[in-house]
Amino acid sequence: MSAATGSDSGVGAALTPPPDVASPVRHPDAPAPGTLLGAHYDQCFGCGEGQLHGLHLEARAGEGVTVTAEFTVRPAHQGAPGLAHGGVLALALDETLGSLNWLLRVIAVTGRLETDFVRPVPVGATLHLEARCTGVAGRKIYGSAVGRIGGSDGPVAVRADSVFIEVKLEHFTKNGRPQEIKAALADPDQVKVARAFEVNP
Ligand SMILES: CCCCCCCCCC(=O)SCCNC(=O)CCNC(=O)[C@H](O)C(C)(C)COP(=O)(O)OP(=O)(O)OC[C@H]1O[C@@H](n2cnc3c(N)ncnc32)[C@H](O)[C@@H]1OP(=O)(O)O
Repeated sequence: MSAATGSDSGVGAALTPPPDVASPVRHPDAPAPGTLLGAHYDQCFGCGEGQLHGLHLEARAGEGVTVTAEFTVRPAHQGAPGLAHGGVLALALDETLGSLNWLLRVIAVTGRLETDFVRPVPVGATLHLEARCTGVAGRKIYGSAVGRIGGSDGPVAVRADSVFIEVKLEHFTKNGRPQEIKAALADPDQVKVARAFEVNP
């Protein structure tokens, strides 16, 4: 059987929310619309300030369960000469979609991310991203995101649909390296610690 149709081809779960999906509920303690969310972990390649060549993506809470984010493509992010690598663009979408979970106050990891690359994104361009949670079904959190060049009304360059799966703290303590877990838990920024590890407060 080919890899495309065999059991190793992924879980095959649809990105379309099931009919019994619930509307996402913004947590009462979610940051107010317009609030800069900051990094959830300083070594995160998507948002961490400690990653020299990371994206340093900055996400802001929006209305409801939505976020906006910006990321400027730097020379370290190239694939083709002068253009952003597709994997880096997928990362920007993943990170923005992942930020939605803080508005739900749920800890979740990406299960599936399907990306459309609509137009090339040059080095120096700023990608303006918007993500919204489209529904929650049990542990599955559905979302969609779009990235535009040059402004929030600029042409669409990338878009994605995702399913994040809610996890418990053990997902990180069992699977992650102890030294990073310990360091992250010891971060004096309690909001950051809560965001990385808090489970269903
Ligand atoms: C912490 C703060 C983060 C802030 C932002 C971060 C942004 C970046 C986010 C990431 O990039 S996270 C890193 C990339 N992702 C991973 O490393 C996840 C690796 N995969 C896993 O650890 C497990 O496969 C996973 C936890 C996702 C699921 O394993 P489980 O054993 O817990 O799931 P289970 O099999 O019990 O399935 C639970 C439900 O999820 C569904 N599901 C599981 N995997 C899925 C998948 N891959 N796609 C779609 N649906 C999936 C599954 O069908 C089922 O649906 P139902 O409840 O309806 O039966």
